[in-house]
Amino acid sequence: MEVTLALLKPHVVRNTYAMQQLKSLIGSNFNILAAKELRITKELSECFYADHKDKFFYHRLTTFMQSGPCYAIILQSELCIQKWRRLMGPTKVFNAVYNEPECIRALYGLSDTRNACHGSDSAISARREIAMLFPEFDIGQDRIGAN
Ligand SMILES: Nc1ncnc2c1ncn2[C@@H]1O[C@H](COP(=O)(O)OP(=O)(O)OP(=O)(O)O)[C@@H](O)[C@H]1O
Repeated sequence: MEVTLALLKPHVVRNTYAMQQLKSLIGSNFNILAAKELRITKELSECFYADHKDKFFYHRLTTFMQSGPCYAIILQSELCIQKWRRLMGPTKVFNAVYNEPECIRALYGLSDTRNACHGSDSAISARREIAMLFPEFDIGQDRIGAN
């Protein structure tokens, strides 16, 4: 079965109601292989979002991710990557609210940067991101699934 890295962003972690709802949604859709609250340091944030280094929102994004604890989860299910990204909805909150009002980003996103959550976009990204946030987790080849 496939695995992915889901990350709930700082403003969501501060929202007790959102956390309750999301933990319940996640628990009913995925196996949870590991979960923890963690502080994303400047170095980790810059490494995690290295692909966006040249984007206008890079500084805003990496600063926001350091603004409080995040909640990281390793999810497992069939077609996990796609399934979690579908639950998250569109990157841009305006688009999410108008086109997918039930998705996580529509419900809990505040802006394009503070869009509630993150999900790996491929098996390669999932492996890289899990290694970064869960260095203690032994991600076997068999768990990754083909992509
Ligand atoms: N136009 C934008 N303005 C501000 N922030 C943005 C913008 N586009 C993306 N971001 C931020 O950068 C993150 C990574 O952008 P990306 O394009 O990879 O989105 P995504 O694949 O939908 O989301 P993620 O990678 O976080 O799961 C987004 O989740 C969001 O926080």
